[in-house]
Amino acid sequence: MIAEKVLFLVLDGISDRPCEALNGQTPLSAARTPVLDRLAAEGVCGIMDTVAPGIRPGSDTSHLALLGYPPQDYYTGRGPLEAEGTSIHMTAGMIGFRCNFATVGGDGLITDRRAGRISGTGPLSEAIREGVDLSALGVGFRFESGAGHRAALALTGEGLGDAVSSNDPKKEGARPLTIQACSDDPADEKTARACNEFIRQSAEILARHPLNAQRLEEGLPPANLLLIRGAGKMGAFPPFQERYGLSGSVISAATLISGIGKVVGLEHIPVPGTTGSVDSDLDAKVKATLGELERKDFVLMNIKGADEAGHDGKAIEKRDFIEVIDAALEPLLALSDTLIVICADHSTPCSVRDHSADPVPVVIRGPGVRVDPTVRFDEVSCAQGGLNRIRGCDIMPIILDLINKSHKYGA
Ligand SMILES: O=C(O)[C@@H](CO)OP(=O)(O)O
Ligand SMILES: [Mg+2]
Repeated sequence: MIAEKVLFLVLDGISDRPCEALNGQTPLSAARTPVLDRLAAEGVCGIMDTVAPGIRPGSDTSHLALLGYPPQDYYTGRGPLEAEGTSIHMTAGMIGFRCNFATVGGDGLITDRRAGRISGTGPLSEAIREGVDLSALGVGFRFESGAGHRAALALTGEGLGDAVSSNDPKKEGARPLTIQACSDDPADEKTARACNEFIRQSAEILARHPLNAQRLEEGLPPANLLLIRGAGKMGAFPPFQERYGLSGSVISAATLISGIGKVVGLEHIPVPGTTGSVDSDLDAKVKATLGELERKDFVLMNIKGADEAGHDGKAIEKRDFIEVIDAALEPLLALSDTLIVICADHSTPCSVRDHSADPVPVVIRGPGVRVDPTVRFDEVSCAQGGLNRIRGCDIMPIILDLINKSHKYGA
C-alpha cells in the first residue's frame, strides 16, 4: 500500500537540552508519551538540522526549509510572513514587520518583551489603528493583532525600503533601540522615520488605554510599548500544489506559520479555541486536521505551546504540555493510509530561553516506511533511527518518495 495523504505535524520548539529541574532529562524524554512512542515504534526515526548543522533557526526560516523553500533562496524577512498570517495582504511596495506588545518601566527599561504573555490585544490594536497617523510622513499602515503578545504591521506608501533595524534589544533590562536605516538609501530612511513615529504615537495611545489601566489594577504588566522587527517585502513563492502536485491546508494558531502556509498556497483553516499557547484546544485542532485530510492531500499542523514554555525557561510546564499534546494525538494512531511526519522546527532549550541549533527528532510512520528499532520519540532515541541525521530541506523529497510522487533523477 502507498500512502495518499500526508500529515506533517510540527511540534514547535519541542526538543531541548538536559534540564536541571528534570534531573538531567529533556522535557520530551521526561514526559510520558505513549502515542508518540508508538508512532516511533511503528515508523522510522532520525534527527534533523532544520536549516543546517550549527545554524540556530527562527521558526520562519525553519518552516520554509521544511516545506522545501530553502530560506537562502526564498526568505525576505519575518515581517511579511507574519503579516500574511493576519488579515493583512502584502502587495508590492508594502513593508511588513512582526511586532510584540511589550512592557517598559518608568525608567525606560523593558521589563517584559511579551507584556506578561498578554492575550486579547484586539482592542489595543483597534485603538492604534484609529489613533496613529503617519500621513505627515507620506505613509499609511495596517496593524493587526496576532496570537498572544504578537502583532503585525505593514507600512504602505511610495518609496519605502526594507533595510531597517529593529527597536527590540531581544532582552529584558535593556532600553528599546531607535530604528535605523541600514543604508543611505532615502527609502530606508523614510521607513525608519515612519517606524520610530509609529512606535512613539502607539506608545502614547497604549499608555492611556483602559485595558492597560485594568491590567495595572490586576497587577499585570501593561502592554505599553511595541517592539518591531523582521522588516521585509513579500518574496515570490512557487505554489506548493504546482511544485509537489499536492493540495494542502495549514492549521496553526501562530500567525507566522499560517502566513507561511498561505504564501506557498496552502489553505488556512482557523480553529476556534486554539491559541498557540499551552491553553490551546488541541482536541479541536486534531479534529480539524483529520477533517482536512479528507479533503486535501497534505496538511501542515503546528502546535506551538512547548516552544513558549522553552522561551519562558519552564521545563516542568514544557514536560507537562508535551503529555497533553501526546494525549491529544491519540486519534492519529488510527490513520493507517496516511503518511504521518512529526518533528520540531528547532529546539527551544529552557536553559537558553531561545532557539538553539541542536538537531530535532523526527519520525515518519505510514505505509512503505522501513520500520527501525527505535521505540521512543525523544532527542536521543531518535538519533539511533534509520533516517540518521538529515536536513530540513530533505524532508519533502523523502515524503514525496514515500508516496511515489518523486521525479527520477537520471534516465
Ligand atoms: O513568537 C515567538 O514565539 C517568539 C519566537 O519566535 O518570538 P518572541 O521572542 O518575540 O516572543
Ligand atoms: Mg518555532
